[in-house]
Amino acid sequence: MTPIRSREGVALVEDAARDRALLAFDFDGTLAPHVEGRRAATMRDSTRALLRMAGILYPCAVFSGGDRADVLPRVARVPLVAVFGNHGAEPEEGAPDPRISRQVQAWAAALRAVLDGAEGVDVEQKAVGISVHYRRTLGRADVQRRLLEVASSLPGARVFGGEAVLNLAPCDLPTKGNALEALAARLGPRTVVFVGDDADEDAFRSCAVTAGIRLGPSTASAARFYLRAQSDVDELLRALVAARSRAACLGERWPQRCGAPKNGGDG
Ligand SMILES: O=P(O)(O)OC[C@H]1O[C@H](O[C@H]2O[C@H](CO)[C@@H](O)[C@H](O)[C@H]2O)[C@H](O)[C@@H](O)[C@@H]1O
Repeated sequence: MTPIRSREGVALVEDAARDRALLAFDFDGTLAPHVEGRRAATMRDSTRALLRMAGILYPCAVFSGGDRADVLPRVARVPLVAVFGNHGAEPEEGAPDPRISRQVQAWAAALRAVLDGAEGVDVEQKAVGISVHYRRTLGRADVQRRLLEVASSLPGARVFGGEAVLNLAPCDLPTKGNALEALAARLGPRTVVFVGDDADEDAFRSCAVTAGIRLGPSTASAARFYLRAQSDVDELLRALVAARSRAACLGERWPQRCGAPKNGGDG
């Protein structure tokens, strides 16, 4: 994996700025720093301002693991071409299939039963999936083992982890990678940049993605680049915005507005 602050990383940003590029972002842990109480997750003001500028200059989309209804107010007033919830599994419009809702209900009951009141564990039941957060529990390893054992036996569940979280999604519904492919097929970008974290390998592996940028390096990741820390997402956004502004200046759309006029005229 290559740091985004490298010659190749700079070249990726410059290429994306000159191309028909789609920028796609994971939300929790990527655009917004992780916080203990999941309801408090929010972007820094600087990230929001930069994402707004990026959304004006490029088609941008957000792929959240949470409910779409939960993430929408968190990205309010950011011009986005699409917002996906539940790791790509939630439909962009309309209510989820009631059979899925019943299945999720049954999974939640099975998981709560095995947890048996374990302190600090939060079972987040979502529109089309579940996230069990165990960041605040003392016996993390034991909770993780018990959860994984039950979750893997649940019918129809795709089980995947993140940092101190176990996620369940219906296995026949789209993943972030599938949702990204469908969006790319709709918009026809030539370059797709996906910025995500350790729970986003299916998106990094997607055939739609030209370059994945992961939060933190990992030898097991399909992402080509990495950011050192969540706070570096601002620097990446700033570079994308600056490169696009330069590319627009140098291109055909606004040539007369760029730089000092060579002949001393008023351009
Ligand atoms: O795909 P993402 O947008 O990264 O969503 C992954 C999960 O994010 C949320 O949980 C995580 O973020 C919380 C806020 O920082 C944090 O408290 C929790 O420990 C993290 O696991 C969200 O609540 C889940 O529904 C998402 O699946």
